[in-house]
Amino acid sequence: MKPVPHALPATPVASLPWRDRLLALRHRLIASPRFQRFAAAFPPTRGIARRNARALFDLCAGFVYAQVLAACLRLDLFRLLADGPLAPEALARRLDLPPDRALCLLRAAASLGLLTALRDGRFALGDLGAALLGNPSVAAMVAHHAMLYDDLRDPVALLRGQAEPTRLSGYWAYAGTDDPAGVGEAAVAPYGALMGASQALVARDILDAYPLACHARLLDVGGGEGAFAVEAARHAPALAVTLFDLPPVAERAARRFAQEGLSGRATALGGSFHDGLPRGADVVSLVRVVHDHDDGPALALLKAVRAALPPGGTLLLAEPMAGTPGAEPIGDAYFGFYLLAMGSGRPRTAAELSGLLAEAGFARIRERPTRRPMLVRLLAARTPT
Ligand SMILES: CC(C)=CCC/C(C)=C/CC/C(C)=C/C=C/C(C)=C/C=C/C=C(C)/C=C/C=C(C)/C=C/C=C(C)/C=C/CC(C)(C)O
Ligand SMILES: C[S@@+](CC[C@H](N)C(=O)[O-])C[C@H]1O[C@@H](n2cnc3c(N)ncnc32)[C@H](O)[C@@H]1O
Repeated sequence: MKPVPHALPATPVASLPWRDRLLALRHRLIASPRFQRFAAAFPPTRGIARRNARALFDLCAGFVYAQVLAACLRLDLFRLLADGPLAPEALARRLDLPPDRALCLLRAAASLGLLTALRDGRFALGDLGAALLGNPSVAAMVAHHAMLYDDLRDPVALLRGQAEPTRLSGYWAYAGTDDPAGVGEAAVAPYGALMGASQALVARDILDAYPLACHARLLDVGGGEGAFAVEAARHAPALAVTLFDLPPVAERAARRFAQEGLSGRATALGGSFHDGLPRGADVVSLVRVVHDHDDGPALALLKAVRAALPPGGTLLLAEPMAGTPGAEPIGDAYFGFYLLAMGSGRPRTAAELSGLLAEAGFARIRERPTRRPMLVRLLAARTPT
């Protein structure tokens, strides 16, 4: 491994524009070990210095925290504690771990807010562990991160495009092929189940932000196994729903519609949106679809949606976005690197997506605020009348 350079940059500050000069001076000060020691002891700066040191440590250790969570979920620890606190010895037996190792996990989980260490030595759920009990799809997400860990082992190789083929490009079969329409049943089953489970996290938030009752027919493009379509049909009892996805995914959605007793109102069509989209809907949804695609195919998809809609028709574009205030690392770091590992697409800001929508011929592009913008944001746009 190459040694990490630690000398400060030698560019003379005086040669920089004044804003850059101020920034350079600030950064030289912060980078100085003498200043760091001083700031950590000086009462007015001590708090900032400690917060920065902690933030930096958390960045170094984030992968360990994530693995503590992965271990808790794999061992089903939160469900074990759902009925009340337990002593570490009892937990060690139920987790099938040596007592000292169990205690290591319990203390780690408590330090992260997943559990609470009680004064009498027992452990209870923490607020974060309790919240996870109500979001079982997060466990599936964390489990599938094993692939992302492998793909991120050498992040620079990934950035340089030297790490292919990645595990995620194999997992998301449509991302790793030039012929998505030819993707088979076995290839779509794993991601279909994962998306189906996690769609519950976002479907209600989208429908609360944009109730569909004023529309007659929804076309959910790239709708997966139909979780959003089912929720939309329940939400708006007069709405007819068509789901469009790759043929084996659409077959799985059709089975889901039948199970839900929706076969009369919801249909699933198989095909690739690169070959055009069915007409007849007055509203089209793209839920967690556009960010999967590079700019060229994403623009082509939006143009295909525009062509499929009548004048005055509505497009709903819903996905996590880059630059979301308060959730910047989720869009820019997590989804940025996730999609890099997947080998296709990128997270876009609301402004970038609005630009693509305008280029595809949409008008009246507006954001509809959602309840949890870190998970999904929503842009609504209209075809010109
Ligand atoms: C009760 C008293 C007295 C006080 C309570 C105090 C209080 C208000 C506490 C709050 C409790 C509460 C309501 C908590 C709620 C927590 C929630 C809703 C947490 C939700 C967490 C969601 C998570 C962690 C979601 C993770 C999602 C992930 C990792 C998604 C990954 C998505 C991927 C990989 C998508 C891939 C698709 C592709 C390929 C990019 O297209
Ligand atoms: C990330 S998933 C999102 C699924 C669902 N909308 C959700 O939010 O859970 C992307 C979906 O787009 C579908 N898809 C990808 N390429 C496609 C194509 N060329 N034609 C039709 N569907 C496609 C995938 O099969 C998958 O179901």
